[in-house]
Amino acid sequence: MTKLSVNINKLATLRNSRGGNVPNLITSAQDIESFGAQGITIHPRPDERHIRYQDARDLKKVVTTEFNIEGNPIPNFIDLVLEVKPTQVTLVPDAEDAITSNAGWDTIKHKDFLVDVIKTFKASGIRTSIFVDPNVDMVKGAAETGTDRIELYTESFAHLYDQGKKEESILPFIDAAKMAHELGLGINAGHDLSLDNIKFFKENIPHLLEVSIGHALICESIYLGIENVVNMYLNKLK
Ligand SMILES: CC(=O)[C@@H](O)[C@H](O)COP(=O)(O)O
Ligand SMILES: NCC(=O)COP(=O)(O)O
Repeated sequence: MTKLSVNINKLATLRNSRGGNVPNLITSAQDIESFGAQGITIHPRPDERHIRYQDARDLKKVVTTEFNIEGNPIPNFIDLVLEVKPTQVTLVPDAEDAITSNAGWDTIKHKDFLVDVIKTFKASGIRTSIFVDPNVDMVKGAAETGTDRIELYTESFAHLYDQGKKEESILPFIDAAKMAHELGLGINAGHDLSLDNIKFFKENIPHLLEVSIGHALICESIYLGIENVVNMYLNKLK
């Protein structure tokens, strides 16, 4: 079974747009868990445009499933994660001004840095994951950092799948996933996964432990309702 971790960044975007506390992230996360999601993901960015650092602290008190915090390990982020102690930290090399995550780590170039950061988080009992493109060399580099898992950056898959190029979309991910498994790494995936593409991805990627889905899931929920949508994903991930 592949776990569904719901990324609630977009709920925070909506909340922040009015300055109040609607929707309430705490009750939303609790509801999403009660609908069957097996995890909650947040990605606080340095400008706190959606998730605020305080949200991470508040959510930690109520999330009873797997809590995943994603982000670029700048000093403030490292301190936050060590304080909050989520189940998992996912390291993402995102530039501050990027609209969203737009690349995986170069795990060869940044190996020494990643080794240090991974060691710090693991010493605190936090599971680690490194966001990577579907590239076997980057997967091998990730294994050398000591990380527990990788998260495959699925934007290229989603884009090609959308254009009807199914085989082209999935082949690099199959190779990357096989390599990761051979090297003993757990496999997560995320970015632009949706109700349209998730079943094909899941069926083709062996040993997929977890997907984190936010943007599409919240957009789909506008039409279909979030409880319904969470259950639609769970059915496709069986
Ligand atoms: C790591 C990743 O793939 C992102 O999808 C991310 O967590 C979403 O971030 P935004 O909501 O800021 O686009
Ligand atoms: N790690 C990916 C994530 O949390 C959600 O990405 P998206 O579904 O918002 O593109």
